[in-house]
Amino acid sequence: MQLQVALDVLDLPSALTLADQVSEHVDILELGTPLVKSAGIGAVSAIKAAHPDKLVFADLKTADAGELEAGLAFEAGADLVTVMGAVDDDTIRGAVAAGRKYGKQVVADMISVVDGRVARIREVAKLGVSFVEIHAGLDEQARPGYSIDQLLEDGRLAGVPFSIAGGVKVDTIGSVREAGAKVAVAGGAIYNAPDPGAAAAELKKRATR
Ligand SMILES: O=C(CO)[C@H](O)[C@H](O)COP(=O)(O)O
Repeated sequence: MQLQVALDVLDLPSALTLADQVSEHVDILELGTPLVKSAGIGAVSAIKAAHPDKLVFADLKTADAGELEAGLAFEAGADLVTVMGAVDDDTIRGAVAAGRKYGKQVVADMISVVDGRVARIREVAKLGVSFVEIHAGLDEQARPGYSIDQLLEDGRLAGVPFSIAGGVKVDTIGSVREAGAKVAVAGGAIYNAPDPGAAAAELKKRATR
C-alpha cells in the first residue's frame, strides 16, 4: 500500500519544508486544498520541481468545469487531481478526459457522500477515474464518535480501487492496509507530529508490512 502525505499547510515555504522532511518515506506528495487555494496552482509546479521523483497530487476537490480545472493542475505538473465524487457526472467525465489527454490520474474524492456511498463509488468508478478516495473530511472527523471503520467497510464492499483519508494514524493504518486500500492518506498524523519525518517513516513501515 502506498503512503500519501497531505501537505495541509497554508503557504508554499511551509509545504516545501514539510515535503523535504517526509519525502523519503512517502510515495505521494499531496498539496492540500487549502494550500492550493492559498498559494495558487504554481505551488504544484514548485513541489514537483523540488521532488521530481515523487507523484504530486493536487487536491483540487473540483466541483465544476472538470476538464478545465484538472487541465490547469496537470499543466502545472500534477500527476493526480481530485474531482468531487458527489458532483455532476459530466464534471467527473471532464476531469477524466483531461487525465486521458495528459496521461495523468483523476481521483474521485467521496467526501460528504455518506448515504449510498458504496453505490456512488461504483457509479463513479464506471466514469473512468483511476480510483476513489473514501474520505471523512476534517469537519466530519471533529464530530464526536467519528471512526474510520465505516470508510474501511465501504472500501471492502465497493470492490473498486480506493484510497482512504480521514485521520489515518499509526493505530489505524494497519486496518487500512488490511481493508485492501491502494493508498493511505495521512495529514495531521504527520504534520502535527513533533518529528514529521519519523512519523511518516513509522506510517510507511506499517503501510508495507
Ligand atoms: O483533504 C483533506 C481534508 O479535506 C485532508 O488532506 C485529508 O483528510 C487528510 O488529512 P487528515 O489525515 O488530517 O485527515
